[in-house]
Formats: sequence, C-alpha cells, structure tokens
Amino acid sequence: MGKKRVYTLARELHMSSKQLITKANKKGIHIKNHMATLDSKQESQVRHAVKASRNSKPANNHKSNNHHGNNRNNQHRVNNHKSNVNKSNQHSHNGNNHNNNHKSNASKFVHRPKSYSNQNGNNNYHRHNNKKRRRWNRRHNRNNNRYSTNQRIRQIHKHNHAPRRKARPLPKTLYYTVGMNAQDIGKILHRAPAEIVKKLIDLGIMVNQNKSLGKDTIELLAVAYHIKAKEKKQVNISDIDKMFKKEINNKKHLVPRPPVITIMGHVDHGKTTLLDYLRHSHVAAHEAGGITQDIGAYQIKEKGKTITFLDTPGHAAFSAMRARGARITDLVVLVVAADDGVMPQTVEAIDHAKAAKTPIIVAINKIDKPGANPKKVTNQLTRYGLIPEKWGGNTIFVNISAKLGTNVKELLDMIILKAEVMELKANPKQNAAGSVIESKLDKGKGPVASVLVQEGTMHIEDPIVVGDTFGRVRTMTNENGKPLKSAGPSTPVEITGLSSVPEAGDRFVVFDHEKDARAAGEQRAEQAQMERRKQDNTVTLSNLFSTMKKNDMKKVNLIIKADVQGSVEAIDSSLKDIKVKGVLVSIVHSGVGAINESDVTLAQATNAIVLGFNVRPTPQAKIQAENYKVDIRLYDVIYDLIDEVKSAMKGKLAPKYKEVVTGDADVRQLYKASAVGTIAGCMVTKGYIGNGTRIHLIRDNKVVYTGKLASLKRFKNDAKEVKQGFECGMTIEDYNDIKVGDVIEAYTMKAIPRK
Ligand SMILES: Nc1nc2c(ncn2[C@@H]2O[C@H](COP(=O)(O)OP(=O)(O)OP(=O)(O)O)[C@@H](O)[C@H]2O)c(=O)[nH]1
Repeated sequence: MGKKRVYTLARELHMSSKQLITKANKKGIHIKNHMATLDSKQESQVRHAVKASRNSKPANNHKSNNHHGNNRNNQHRVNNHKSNVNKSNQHSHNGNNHNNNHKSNASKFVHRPKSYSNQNGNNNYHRHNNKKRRRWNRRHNRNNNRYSTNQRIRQIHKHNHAPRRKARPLPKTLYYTVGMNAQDIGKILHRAPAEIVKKLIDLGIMVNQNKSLGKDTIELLAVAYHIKAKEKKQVNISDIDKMFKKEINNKKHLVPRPPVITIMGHVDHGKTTLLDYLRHSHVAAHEAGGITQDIGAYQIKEKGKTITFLDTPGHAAFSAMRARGARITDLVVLVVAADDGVMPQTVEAIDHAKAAKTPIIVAINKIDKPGANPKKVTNQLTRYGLIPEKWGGNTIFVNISAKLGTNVKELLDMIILKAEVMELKANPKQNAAGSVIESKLDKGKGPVASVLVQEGTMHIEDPIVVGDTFGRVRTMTNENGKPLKSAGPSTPVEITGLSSVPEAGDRFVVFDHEKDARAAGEQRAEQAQMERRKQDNTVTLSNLFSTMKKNDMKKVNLIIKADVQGSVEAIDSSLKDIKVKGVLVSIVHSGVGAINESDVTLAQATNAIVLGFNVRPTPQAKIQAENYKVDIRLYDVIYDLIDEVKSAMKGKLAPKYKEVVTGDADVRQLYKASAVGTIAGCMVTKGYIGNGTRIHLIRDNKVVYTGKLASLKRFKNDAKEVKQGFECGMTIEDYNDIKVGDVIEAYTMKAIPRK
C-alpha cells in the first residue's frame, strides 16, 4: 500500500514519465525509470516538486524550454496536451513554433488556448492571443463552442422542424405518356422524383427513378395522389412495326437499293459453294464439317451493281424471320443439284418461299457432274409450280456449276434483271430500320447482332430499338470485319451496344433520342412477356371455327406430314375436296417424315395447323410447338383426320372430354409393403373400380391427389374389376400418403360430341 508506479503518478499529474523523472531528479529524488515504484514519501516529494515548477512564472518555463528558440518537440503525448498547449502558446510568442504535433493533439481535445490577460496585462499580447484564438477556432471549426449544448440542440430541433417550403399544388390531371419515369412525372406533379418512387413502392411497385412506367402504374399513381390521369395522344413509340411500316412507306427521296437474295436448297446441293464462288473466297473449306454454320450475309459487285446475299443455315431460320414479320429477302435462289434432283428440303424451301410470297430463281447446280440431268430436275420442279419461261412459265432457270463457275455470271445477270423489274427502292436519308439476321452473346463484346439495314442509313452512336431490346450502336462492322461509320439500305452489318440479345427476324428502328429508345425497348420487353403469357392468337383445330368467324378468315392453312408419299397425296387431295362455303383449304406444306422444327416454324409463320399421319413430332419440334402454341394433331386413320378437319371448319368442333365416375371405394385399413409402398385395404361402396383406372383421392371432400391405380387385388390375386360391396387392395401410382377414411373415386374420360 502507498506505493505507486512512476508512470501512474505521471499520468495523474498530466505529464510524461520522462518529464516527471527529470523534475524529481532535479529535486534530488533519484528515479530509475518509469516502472520504478515510489513510496508515499517519495510520491509527496515529487508532487511538491511538480507543483512548485508549475507555480513558477511562465517566463521560467519559457526559458527552460525555449531558450534555443527552436523547439522541435514533436513528441507530445496525449497526456500532456495541456502543457503542450501552454507551451505552444508560449513558443508562438517567440515567433518560432515548430510544434507540428500541436494540431493533431489539439484536434483530439476540446481545450482551447485560454486568454492570457491574467498572465500579462499587455494589450498587444492580449490582442495577439485573441487573434490566435480566432485562428484556432477557424482552423478547428470550433465556432459552435460559442453556443451551449442546449442552444445547439435547440438549433437542430428548430432546423428539423422548420416550416418546410409549401409544396406546389398538384395539377388536377396528370397528362402522361406511357414510358415516362419517376423523374418525368415528378416534374409534372411538382414533386421530387424520390417522393414518386416512394409512393410507388408504397403501392407495391418496386421501381427506380429511371425506370419507364407503364400505363397501369401511372394511373395507379394518379389515384394515389387523388388526381385524374389522361394519356397524351401521340404516336406510341413502342410500336416498332408501325414505325417500321411508316419508314418503309416513306416514299420521299427514294433511290434504287441492292436486292437481298437468300440462297436455299437441300443439304449439300451447293449453296455455300455458290456463295463462295461469288465472293471468290473459301468459306466452304473453313466451315466445320463442311456445313453452313451461321447466317452469313455478304455483298458482291457485278457490273457496278451491288447484290446482298444471305446464306441461311436452314429454312427454319427463313421462316422464323417471317414468323416475326420480317420480310427481308427480295429473291430466293433455289439451288438444286442436277445429279440429285428435288429432295425433301427442296420442297420445304419452295413452300417457305411461296408462303413468304418471295419470287424464286432456280439454279440447277453441279451440271459438270457425270450423272447430272438438268432436264429431269426441271421436270420435277414443274410439279411444284416452277415452270421455266421457255416452257411457258415465268420462273427463271439457270443451269450452273458453282464449283467451276459455269454460268454463274448469267445467274447474276438474271438476279439483277429481276431486281430491276421489281423496282427495289429505299430512302437512305431517313432513320435506319431493318431486321436481325443473326445474333449471339459474345464474351468480350456482349450482345452482337448481324442486321440488315433495309431502310435509311444507320450511323455509329444511333439510339436503336431491336425487337424487345434497345441500345446505342457502339460498333459497326461489315462482313469482312471492317469498321463502318454508316450503313445504307440493303447493307448487312454486325453491331454491338445492345442491352440484350435480340432474335433472328426481330426488327429494329433507329430513334432520334436515346431516352425514347430506352422507353420503347423496355415497354416492348413488357409487352412481349405479356404476349407470351397470352398466346391466344394461334389457330387450333378446336378454335378454328370461332377464329375463322372472328377474323373473317377465308383460308385454313394446313401442314401435312405422313409416313409415306402415298398417304401424303391421299390426305392432300381429300382435304382439298372439303367444301365449306366461303372457306378454302390451303396446304402450306406437305411431306414425308417426322414433324420437325421447320414445320413448326412454318406453321407459326403461316398460322397453320400441323396434321401428322402415322408420324410423331421430334422432341425439339414438340417443345417448339408447345412454346409457340402451334396445334399438332396426330392420326392413324385417314378418315379421322379428314373428318376432324371438316367438322372443325364447319364449327362442329372436336369432341370435348368429360370425367365420368365409375365407382367409389372407402379406405378402411393400410398395409405398408416395402416393395410396393402403401396398400389401401378398401371397400367398394359405389359402382365398380377397374384395374389401372384414373382416380381422385378424396379426403374431407377435397381432392388431394389425382392419378392412376397401380394395382388392384382381391385377396392375393390381381383383379380386373371390383364391384360394389366387395373388399379389395389397391396401390396408387407414385403416391403413398393414403389415410384411413380417404375415398378413392375411379373415373374414365368420355368424349362428348360438341353441338
Ligand atoms: N462437282 C461439283 N460439286 C459441287 C458443285 N457445287 C458444290 N459441289 C460440292 O458439293 C458439296 C456440298 O457443297 P456445299 O456448298 O457445302 O453445299 P451446301 O448446300 O452449302 O450444304 P450445307 O451447307 O450443308 O447445306 C461440296 O463437296 C462441294 O464441293 C458443283 O457445281 N459441282
């Protein structure tokens, strides 16, 4: 007891241990280091010494510390800040203060230099110190000290509750356009965008200030503000198709444009070789497996005229474009190998081109081959309505060898001639509009789209809406990867800068302002989502009659696929024989083989129903048909097929199916068997239960499960049927959670003919 460490005492006295030791040593009290202990006598001696030194005149201190006029004491500790402050003031008096630590120490403490008037009556000194104090205050932002804490609290309170500037009154009606965002609406309502956002969030609509708002949202907002809402009458910027038509129909400044050609035909008939020859490059040699991989688009020059070629990987892509309303091809060059003749995909190509009302030029290829028989091929093609001019028809036929280049020039001449007859024109001076040929997500570049400019001229930095997405044209390159600044009508280019990947066949339109492009893009994305949900526009056999009536349909489009050509022909002619007043049956495409994706896209493009006889859709076609709600009907009796189509056209729709209950059984006991799961011991209380029947499991008058019986047994034997009043054991397929007291209701599906 009574012993104290040096550093503890130093702290109590607000000084460093070193200072304390120096002072003590001066008074003859020997202290070794700051860890030394002092007894009570030593402690009181040290305290005395320190007190005495503090009571001595400042001049003394001054002297002791600052005789050299060069105090570089950077070591001030937190504990001795008081003496530091004093010291610094004293030093500054000396006009030579280098105490850099002062600032940091002072900022940690609230002590301010005190007035020295009590120490020195000198006016100058006083004024100097006041100046110093003001500087201190300024530097340390301590002017608040002029106020007491209470004063400051009152000030804050006053500030918070200061009467706000009165908000400007709301307009009586909110005149809006769809696609406005919270900022736009805030301006109209004289409210901060943040307030609008908050209001929307309160309404359960999560948005930010920049998000374009739909009609419903804006009207809801108006209701929340107790004001009316009225949509401003103006062109709906989201309606790309309308804009596209407007641009297309813009007849001002029309100038001739290059024709856009699609090369179509059966696999290996020489599409790529022809294109390759035209470009004098070697695309075919580089292609993986020799099969065309991408939709390429290329331009070539012949006799000073430009021709744009699209090389499609298949007819499905062509129809997919058409399905989205894109009419990008002016002419189809149908390549048919002279040694192979008309093949299924040749027919498919003809049907796709016809459905798109695109003229066809036939190129009979590989005439250099030994087995080539162009005449035979021409003959075959006449069956599909392609009759050469010299035989009295109006289709241009050219016999070529893509490999050797034989007659390729003639083919080009014919293309140019046909294009001239078609008077293809466009206005390069308007905003660009066109279609997507191909698109992908590139790791480095982001969404990339190959587009065909059909109208106007596209420029770098153009704000653009493509399908359901939007962006700014960041980069633009031609088919050889050369950067372009602008691209006129019929020019294929690859662009980047879109916010997401569009689809082949999507249309694009350039806008004047990015804001409008964004609003239109966002709105179209919303619309697309809604449409995907609805999908009620497609014709099915069951809605055929009502759709025909509703849309005043004069034609029923059908696609027929069958196992053998004989069946195709039989179905084809029988269907054409159906006579329903004012309605025509149109077979868009018929062929042998499974229902494939190409059939589904063609059906989608032409709003056709697919009829399959003894064939099934491929898994991909099935998925696609489900996605696009294309109606695929499968038959194994020709008569049924014809009859159903006839009935549907006459409004005698396909029968509806109805559940017919055959019997009920009460679950009385349960047995668990590891092999089969839960066996329900039942009593048939009504009707009969058939083996493998469809059932509803009913608990408390609610259907808890719908499925099928997995087994039905009487004692240990399988039963075909168990009648009312008999006991039986049942298991349900994929279901074990049966409970005593449940009712198993057996039913069948019965066709109910429609009236
Ligand atoms: N002898 C001869 N061979 C040709 C001619 N045109 C194409 N070929 C050959 O036929 C094969 C198929 O040609 P491609 O150009 O790849 O056929 P494609 O129609 O583009 O085929 P896909 O891309 O698979 O649809 C290649 O081996 C070509 O060399 C021709 O005029 N004469």
